[in-house]
Amino acid sequence: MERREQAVVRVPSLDGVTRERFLRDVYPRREPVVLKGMELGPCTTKWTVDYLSEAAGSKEVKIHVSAVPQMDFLSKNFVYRTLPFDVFVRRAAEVKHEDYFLSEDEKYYLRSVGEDVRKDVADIRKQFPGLAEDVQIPEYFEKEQFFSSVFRISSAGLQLWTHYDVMDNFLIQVTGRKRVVLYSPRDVPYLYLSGTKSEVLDIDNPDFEKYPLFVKAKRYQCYLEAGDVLFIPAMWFHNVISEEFGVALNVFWKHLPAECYDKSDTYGNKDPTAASRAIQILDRALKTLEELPAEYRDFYARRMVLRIQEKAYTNDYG
Ligand SMILES: O=C(O)CCC(=O)C(=O)O
Ligand SMILES: [Fe+2]
Repeated sequence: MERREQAVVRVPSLDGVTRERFLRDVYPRREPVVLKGMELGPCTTKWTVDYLSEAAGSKEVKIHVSAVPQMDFLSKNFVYRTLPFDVFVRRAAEVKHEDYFLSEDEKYYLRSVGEDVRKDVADIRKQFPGLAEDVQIPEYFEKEQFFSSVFRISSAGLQLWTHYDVMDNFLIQVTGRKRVVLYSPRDVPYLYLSGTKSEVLDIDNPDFEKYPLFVKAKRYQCYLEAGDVLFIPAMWFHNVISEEFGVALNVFWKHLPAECYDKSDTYGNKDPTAASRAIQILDRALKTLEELPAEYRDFYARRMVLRIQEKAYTNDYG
């Protein structure tokens, strides 16, 4: 398969950005930025494997376990298992395991959740109070905007599929290095979505026969080092490879007024309620078009697309 060139854009890095500067110059642009030199508290030096195991103890956590580095939500090549936190951290930090579920070099991924997954959002202050004390979350948004704080702990090599979340996000890389590739919400026509996830799993060597439009997606890329914070605006797609065992913490906050979001969303990935309602109405419209023969359905469908483009597309999000 011939390799086609894809545009790569480096995500800009800014050093020592204050709250004022972030809110004035970065936040309104709605583009990803790596924030360096942020004050994150003692976590960046304290969070060794031994310390984490000791501090969080044997609290049970539900994890993804994958025999291969690239997790695939389509073929479901990973399983969910439960382990005590300290055992999980030790396993995630080692390459070969004596005890394992699938294979001796299986990979692990933790995305922490609330006490009751269906009702509570993840909040490390509640689930990991001992560790939460070590982190100073950059408070670059109002307290009322806070949605959740989520632990992301990953084995070396593990790749998380491309997806979007509906909240604004600070991905705080506490330890370990990772590569993050991002795509703009505007490139959604080229990403072959299934829900909030892209079906193009192998973004470095994509199957262009199957996904011909993927070549048009503009690839934004950065490497996060320990201590870096990546601002991921709502709806920006991201794909993450942990190059080393690493501990990250991400903070989701509401960009829109609170009433715009789905109250039952605990993961930060349910579309705003107005968007879900609009999609439902569109599905009804499509059902209605089925009353017409193909030639007519095609004509009116094209007119509807034009109308959507004319009425709802924006040239500038400003
Ligand atoms: O860094 C990771 O493990 C994934 C980050 C992510 O998906 C997020 O912060 O929303
Ligand atoms: Fe995410």
